Amino acid sequence: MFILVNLKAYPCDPIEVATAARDVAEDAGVRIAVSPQAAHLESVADTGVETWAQHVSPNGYGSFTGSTLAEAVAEAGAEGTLLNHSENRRKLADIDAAVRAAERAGLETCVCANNPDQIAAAAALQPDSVAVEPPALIGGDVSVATADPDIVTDAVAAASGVDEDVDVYCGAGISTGDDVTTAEELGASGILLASGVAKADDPRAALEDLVSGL
Ligand SMILES: O=C[C@H](O)COP(=O)(O)O
Repeated sequence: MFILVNLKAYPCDPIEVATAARDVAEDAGVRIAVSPQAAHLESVADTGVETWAQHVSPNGYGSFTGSTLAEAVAEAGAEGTLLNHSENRRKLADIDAAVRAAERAGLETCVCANNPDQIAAAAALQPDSVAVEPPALIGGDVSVATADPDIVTDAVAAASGVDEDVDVYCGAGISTGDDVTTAEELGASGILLASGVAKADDPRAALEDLVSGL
């Protein structure tokens, strides 16, 4: 299982989370990545943890003020990027172009989607992975794997019906090792989570719990 920790715009210490994630990944032998604010990519990557951007723009080099250039993200040390997160929705054409921009920059891609139908559309763009997240459960206390297990199994089926090479992650409300193993049993190959770590009093302990059943 891949654990991708999105720090969103939470007021946590990105370096504290990054160093904890690096250490827990090494100790447990589990792949863990941290996705900080764009301004923190380089300092997070310098800790040695696998680092992801929260978004990249569809454009390449040029007159695109305010964009988040995939090449710049890669130069800062990111190895992958989220796209179309529920809190940063984009048009299909722009998601497609952003996947291509990320590929050109050598970034791994994960396209987020609300439901299995959108997962199928996202998989058709041939990212490395897709992540299903029901918006109503994001930031809550109940894991998607418990509250809506069918959305995970249906997303796995939808993605494999389009492209078997696209990995399927799930997210929303995941905070414990039990949540992670339940998601794995439902067919997810990764977890996208945020508040369970970014808002935890002890991010290291939260990460240790998340990987405890793997
Ligand atoms: O990117 C992460 C997801 O939106 C899930 O957030 P959450 O773990 O706070 O529910």
